[in-house]
Amino acid sequence: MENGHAKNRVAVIGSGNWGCVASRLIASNTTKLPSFYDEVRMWVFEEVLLTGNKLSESINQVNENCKYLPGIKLGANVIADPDLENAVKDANMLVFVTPHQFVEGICKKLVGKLRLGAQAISLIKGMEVKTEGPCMISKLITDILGINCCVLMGANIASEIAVEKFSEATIGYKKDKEVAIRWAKLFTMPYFLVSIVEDIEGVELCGTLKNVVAIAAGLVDGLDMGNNTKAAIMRIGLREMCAFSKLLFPSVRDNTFFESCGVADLITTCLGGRNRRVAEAFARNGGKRFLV
Ligand SMILES: NC(=O)c1ccc[n+]([C@@H]2O[C@H](COP(=O)([O-])OP(=O)(O)OC[C@H]3O[C@@H](n4cnc5c(N)ncnc54)[C@H](O)[C@@H]3O)[C@@H](O)[C@H]2O)c1
Ligand SMILES: O=P(O)(O)OC[C@H](O)CO
Repeated sequence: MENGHAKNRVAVIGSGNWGCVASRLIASNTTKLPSFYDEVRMWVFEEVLLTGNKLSESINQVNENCKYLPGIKLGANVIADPDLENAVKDANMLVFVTPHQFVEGICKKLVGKLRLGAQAISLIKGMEVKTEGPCMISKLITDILGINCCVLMGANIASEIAVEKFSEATIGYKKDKEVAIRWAKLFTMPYFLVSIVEDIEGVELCGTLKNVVAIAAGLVDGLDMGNNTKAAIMRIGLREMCAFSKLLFPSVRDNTFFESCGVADLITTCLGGRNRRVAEAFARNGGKRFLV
């Protein structure tokens, strides 16, 4: 117990490129912060590797995810767990970091299985588009599981943070500032600075919509249209991100677009993100599909 509060226990749902880097950041902090248990359970979508070994067993043997983040030690207190219910059952802080299309199914499996008072944060950049209209991932998590969900977005190419190159991130929250501060403590490192903003929709929409602009930037690269055109795509794209976000949620704040989640994430993704790379390859391949 610290200050009359029970200690926090963290589980990470997802173990891809960003999931592993996020687990590494968190695990480094839980060993230093007395209000957290050291252990970080990381749920792994089980896969059989070419060697015939299971991915989760391999992670626990070598403390590395040889498929999604090779060459980076995660921290001895990161425990890979292929059993979703077991991974989350004791945790009161849940970090969602899977590709967006799997979240709904994962949440449905977790109904009635979470600790009372559990809190969530989503690192997922994307949205569900339903017949009724778009649904933000944090809302999906809240609606299905009945828990509060913050978001963390930013100029965060995972492979760079894995080797501790400096970057910033933005946490978006709704009303509960104390919880947002607790999340910020869990993620902040000297090379990873986190700010908090009371504009959850604005932060999450920035993380989602910049991917569309990055695809356009990749097409510009693939067609060798030059840097001026790419800069124009980024400028017009940012303006459209802002207008579209406000159309969906009039409460979205202009200032949010000047945080890491806004203009900085737009720039890094248009320069070095996977969305940009795929679009460039598509254009260079004459607009035909290709195998990756
Ligand atoms: N990689 C980055 O640099 C980065 C940075 C910021 C945000 N993000 C966001 O983080 C989220 C997760 O991306 P990532 O880079 O960690 O993943 P990734 O693209 O590296 O890997 C995909 C993950 O999905 C899992 N998976 C495959 N099939 C599945 C299924 N049926 N059910 C559940 N999981 C399944 C795989 O096991 C793997 O862990 C995405 O929303 C992405 O936009 C990524
Ligand atoms: O590689 P991308 O295009 O998924 O972008 C990665 C991150 O979102 C950059 O912040």
